[in-house]
Amino acid sequence: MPYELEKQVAIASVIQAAKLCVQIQQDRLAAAIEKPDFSPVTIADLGAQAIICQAIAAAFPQDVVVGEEDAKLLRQPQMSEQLEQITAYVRIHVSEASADRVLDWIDRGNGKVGDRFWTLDPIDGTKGFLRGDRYAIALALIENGEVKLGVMGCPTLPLDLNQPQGERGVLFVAVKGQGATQIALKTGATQPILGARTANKSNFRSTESVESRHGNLPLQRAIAQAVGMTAEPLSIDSMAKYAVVARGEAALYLRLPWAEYPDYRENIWDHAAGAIVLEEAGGRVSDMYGKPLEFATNAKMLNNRGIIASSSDIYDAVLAALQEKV
Ligand SMILES: Nc1ncnc2c1ncn2[C@@H]1O[C@H](COP(=O)(O)O)[C@@H](O)[C@H]1OP(=O)(O)O
Ligand SMILES: [Mg+2]
Ligand SMILES: [Mg+2]
Ligand SMILES: [Mg+2]
Repeated sequence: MPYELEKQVAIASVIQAAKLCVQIQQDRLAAAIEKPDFSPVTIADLGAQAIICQAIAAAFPQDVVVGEEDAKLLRQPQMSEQLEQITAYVRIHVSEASADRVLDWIDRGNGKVGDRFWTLDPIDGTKGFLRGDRYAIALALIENGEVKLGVMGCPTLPLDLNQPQGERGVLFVAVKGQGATQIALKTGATQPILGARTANKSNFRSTESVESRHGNLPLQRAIAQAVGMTAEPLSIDSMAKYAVVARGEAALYLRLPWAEYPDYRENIWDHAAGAIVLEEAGGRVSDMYGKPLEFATNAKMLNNRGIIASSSDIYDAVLAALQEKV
């Protein structure tokens, strides 16, 4: 099967990164470090990026990674304690880890988009991670402008949202043309997911960010209502929203920009893995004007605004409702 080795490397490294995040959370070391743009990062984000970049470098030495994080902050002397902590957690999974190597692995994620590259969000939804809620470790392979493989680890997401107290910890895997699957992190139990072809009565609701600054919630809700959704939206952090639509637990994920931030552009690592999981599960993804998402032009999706991700059967109605309001 095409992309088999890439898939195995991606799955193995995302599982290791997920374990690192869970461990850091259990050890109560998940604390926010402020980045220059005032957004939070933690030792888990940095450790997860180190593990995944190391695995890609070992298996595919030529491959470029376009990742969210870099090691600039961590190279400063006042961060030596955090660097030591990260190195110790990474060493649990990669025996040859040292502080210098960890810094270099993290900085392997500073590549530029090209004909073939990976894009990585080591923790998508860092604010959710800090709250003890949902987050995702998201890795995708892009070739010739197309997402070929997406792996998304969601350590705190229930296997089934209808059983919120049930087993948690899921990995979503999709390969172009080969479908999407869900793997239970605890047992390895695997099942195909195809829940995004048609909406139904029980999932006729939208899913949205917990953080109200991350999307124009009033406009998103107005569109959901315009297509007939009356149920309360499901609030979930991170790209897990794509997975929830893919599983058929919600039918719509809108991410619409605030008019106050006309220059805001989405990052490719926040969408590539989620988009292929949803499409391979039968769903549709585009920007708010119906344009395909551009993953290979730049790390920021300069030519796209907003996101529509939905079950296939309601996509046209959502797009039409949006064009009426914007
Ligand atoms: N001001 C912002 N507007 C939109 N998205 C943001 C903003 N700040 C951070 N994000 C990113 O939004 C995503 C989380 O969105 P949500 O709230 O829907 O879970 C993350 O990718 C987060 O980055 P990060 O990867 O650093 O967590
Ligand atoms: Mg971030
Ligand atoms: Mg993100
Ligand atoms: Mg992130």
